[in-house]
Amino acid sequence: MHIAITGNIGAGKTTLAEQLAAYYGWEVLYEAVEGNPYLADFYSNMPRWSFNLQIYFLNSRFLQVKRIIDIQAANQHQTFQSGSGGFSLTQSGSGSRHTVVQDRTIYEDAAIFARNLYVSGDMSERDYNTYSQLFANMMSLVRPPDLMIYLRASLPKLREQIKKRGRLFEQSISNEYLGNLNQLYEEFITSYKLGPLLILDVDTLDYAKHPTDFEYVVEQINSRFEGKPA
Ligand SMILES: Nc1ncnc2c1ncn2[C@@H]1O[C@H](COP(=O)(O)OP(=O)(O)OP(=O)(O)O)[C@@H](O)[C@H]1O
Repeated sequence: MHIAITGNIGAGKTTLAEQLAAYYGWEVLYEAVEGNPYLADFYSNMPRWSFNLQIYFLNSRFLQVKRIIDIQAANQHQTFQSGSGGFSLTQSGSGSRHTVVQDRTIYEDAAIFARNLYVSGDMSERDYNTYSQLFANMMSLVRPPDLMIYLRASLPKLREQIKKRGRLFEQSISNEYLGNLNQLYEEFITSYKLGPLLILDVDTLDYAKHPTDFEYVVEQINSRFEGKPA
């Protein structure tokens, strides 16, 4: 199974992915931040580094796509062998099939980040076309997640979390950049029809601090899988 978490910079994807992984016993597929050779340069000069960074992220996300394909193939093989089929979402350890939770999806790289850079003039048309063609080729192998979880956050909330996290290179992110991304996220979610979607308002939910908020998230996730063959 493949669960994906989508949302703007600082929305809290990594935290939620880790909490869910600990609760359900899932594997987390992280975004490549540590050791990313372009990210800091990108934030100080977007036109110069936009293409390099997008290719870097696209490639790292494609590695995740391949990992997900391998896991799904292994799960299918197991289903075939056991003859029972299906999967049930239970607490850590009792589900025998492998589930991954992905911290941001390949869709967002193209539909939100690369698109925003092109529209705002920080990526040239020829670079954007090359990027889009590469993305389209990769898409033939991409399967949508079994559940997409969107973390919706207001600009002040995102700013607060970016500040709290304290990554130096992210402190220069402008409100305009964050706001444009938020608008594209809303468009992306409004038109998302590839599978089940769960929207969480992280302005009001604090699953890291309040166990009852985390319980609410778990209930919401479990309810999306009710009726699935066990
Ligand atoms: N395709 C992309 N183009 C530009 N920047 C990207 C892209 N993908 C990720 N990033 C940036 O890389 C960094 C990723 O950091 P991280 O994995 O902590 O995620 P985040 O978006 O801040 O999420 P969260 O706080 O919700 O966990 C952020 O600065 C993020 O915006």
